[in-house]
Amino acid sequence: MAAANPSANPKPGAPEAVLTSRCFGGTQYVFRHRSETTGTDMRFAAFVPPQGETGKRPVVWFLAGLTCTEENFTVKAGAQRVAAELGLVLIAPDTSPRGEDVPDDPDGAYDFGLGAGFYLDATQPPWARHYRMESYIIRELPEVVAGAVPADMTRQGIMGHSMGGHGALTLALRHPGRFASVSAFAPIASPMNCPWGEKALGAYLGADRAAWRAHDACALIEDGARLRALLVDQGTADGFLQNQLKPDLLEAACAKAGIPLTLRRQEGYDHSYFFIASFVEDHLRWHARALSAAAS
Ligand SMILES: N[C@@H](CCC(=O)N[C@@H](CSC=O)C(=O)NCC(=O)O)C(=O)O
Repeated sequence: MAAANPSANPKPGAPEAVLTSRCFGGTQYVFRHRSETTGTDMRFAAFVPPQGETGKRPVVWFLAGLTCTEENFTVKAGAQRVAAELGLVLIAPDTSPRGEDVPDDPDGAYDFGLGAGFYLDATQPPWARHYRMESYIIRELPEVVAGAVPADMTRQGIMGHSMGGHGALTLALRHPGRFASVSAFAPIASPMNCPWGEKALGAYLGADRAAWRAHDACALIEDGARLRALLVDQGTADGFLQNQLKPDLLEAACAKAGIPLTLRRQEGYDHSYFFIASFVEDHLRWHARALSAAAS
């Protein structure tokens, strides 16, 4: 997407629209702002449906996966048509801090560092200074969003893909009452039990695996966190299914805890945004139902 006004270092809290495009009667924006939380410039995408012209609308967050920015979901998922019909604001944040002074994976690997913030606040050097994606998404960004678009922050849902599915699950479990609806596409069900997660949690949080439990959906559920309901889609032809994603672990944790999980194994679908685009309408309707029932 083209940047319309790329001036450097916007002031904290004052988002600047770098993209404004008419879309299904609403508007697709990309904003840039200075984040005090990450100490960097950050970008996020915001779709405002046509109903946003006359009042605040419920919000659905989409957290993207490894290697992504705010752009992947925005240009590949095809979510705007249904969001326009349902009157939902869509917010897609970036997946990590970025900038010259932000450390990255020493080997330049795609699964850690830039594009791989894992939606937590790192505690270990050198990551702890900038990698604070949980605080950014839970505390700072909602205020920025509320100041920029007609978003009803009393009605929020969250969904995500892969690393972002892990983010949607863990943020909802860790912040009860914040999100009235939760769903995920091919989430990393238990980062403590897969190579992507072991690498990231070990570096961001340190070697003590006890500290990892607070950022692992299955461990959070085992330790008493609850969701009212959960929708998960998982492609059966997903190349990451057995080694990284492990939806069976989530299924077992939810069954034991009595969390109503709708886990749909979608025959022949892979891990790509073609899979997400195929089922995003169902997820948006799932969120719209819950958010219309939630108090405004
Ligand atoms: N480049 C890597 C694979 C990276 C990848 O598949 N990223 C997924 C998310 S994976 C989990 O978080 C993604 O969403 N990519 C962006 C996209 O637009 O498809 C490799 O080569 O294996």
